[in-house]
Amino acid sequence: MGRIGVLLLNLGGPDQLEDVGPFLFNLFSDPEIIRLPFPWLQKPLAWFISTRRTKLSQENYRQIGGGSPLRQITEEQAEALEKQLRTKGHEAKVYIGMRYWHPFTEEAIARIKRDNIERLVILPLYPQFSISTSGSSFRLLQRLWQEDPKLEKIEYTVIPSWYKQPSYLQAMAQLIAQELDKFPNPDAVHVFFSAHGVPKSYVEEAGDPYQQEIEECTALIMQTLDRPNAHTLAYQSRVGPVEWLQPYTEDALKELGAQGVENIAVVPISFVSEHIETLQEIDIEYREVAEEAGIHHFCRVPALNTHPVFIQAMVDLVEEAVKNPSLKLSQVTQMKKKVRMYPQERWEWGMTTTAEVWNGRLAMLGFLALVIELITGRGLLHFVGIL
Ligand SMILES: C=CC1=C(C)c2cc3[nH]c(cc4nc(cc5[nH]c(cc1n2)c(C)c5CCC(=O)O)C(CCC(=O)O)=C4C)c(C)c3C=C
Ligand SMILES: [Fe+2]
Repeated sequence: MGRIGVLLLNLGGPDQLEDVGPFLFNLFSDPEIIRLPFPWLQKPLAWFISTRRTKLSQENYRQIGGGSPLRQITEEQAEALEKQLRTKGHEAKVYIGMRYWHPFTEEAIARIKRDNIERLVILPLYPQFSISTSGSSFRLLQRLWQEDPKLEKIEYTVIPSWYKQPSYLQAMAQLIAQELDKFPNPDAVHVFFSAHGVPKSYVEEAGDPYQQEIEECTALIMQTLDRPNAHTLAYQSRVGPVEWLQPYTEDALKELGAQGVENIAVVPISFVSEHIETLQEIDIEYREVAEEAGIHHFCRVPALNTHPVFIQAMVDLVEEAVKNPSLKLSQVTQMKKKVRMYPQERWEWGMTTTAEVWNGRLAMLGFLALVIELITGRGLLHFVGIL
């Protein structure tokens, strides 16, 4: 097959408490995370929100040892994948590109260029696609490709999402079964899938396929598990005042407690590594909520990390992508239904998102001019000195 580069995309997390502020600033500076009508507002708002959130977030990271384990685990996954690909006879090199913290995606691309990689598989470590995760990383890569003609030489292919991959489903089912079997009556345990949420508008207005992929993935895992357990899907980690996908994990736990459920196994479903939302939010916060609601036996299914069947899933994905290298970065978002990424500033003619945004902006300016004229009795041209 020749020499293959594999670029693993991930979100990144602060390595130590001092990193929390700048990490949050990077995250909230991303228009795929906070979608604003005015791009010039992005950085000031990112500064404002990250400054306000830093203390709370630092406290959460303090509870899990003072930093995110994401870098370490992703490095172990990369190492295991590279080793497994080499064992299978591929001359492979695996790179890590984080979106909001070290090692940044830009650093990974610089290393890929330096190593003269000619064939690259881009594999996000998110099984399901969301505008806010894989979509954001693809958007960044697309920009890097546009800015650097040397990257054109790399023959790359993108794996947009892979939640149906059989070895992935198998690995998830194995981990769940292992936890269920620790209970005296495994079939009576409620399997509780907790996915990271996104604002509802992402799905309903921007066409993010995330919710549909999460629902389908949950059904496929239950099918692979092939046990009679009841199950629930809910969404966690809501940030800010807008409505996110429902039901919220906290409410769903309370509801189950009220129904008399006493044993549950919580399955983190939208991410493949332990991180703050498994170690702090589920293991500490939701465990407390569950106990208060009368769910006395609460266990959490571990994240996949370097589970050998999961590493095999990644090997299969890479081999498949190398055999059928067709998907380009620009095709990915269009392929995923009619996903609307955050509008870019490059003008496109026709009934495009860019046109819609500019129509909206001009309409708002027109309306503002009208209000000023109604209040002052003078038009805008007067104020700019033309009349
Ligand atoms: C599939 C996984 C994830 C989705 C979807 C997602 C969307 C999303 N997240 C925020 C806000 C925050 N996310 C934060 C950390 C964080 N998020 C994910 C995964 C998804 N996010 C990961 C893996 C991590 C890093 C965890 C770590 O161990 O460091 C944070 C920072 C932590 C905190 O302060 O709570 C924020 C904030 C939004 C707004 C969003 C969708 C729009
Ligand atoms: Fe997040």
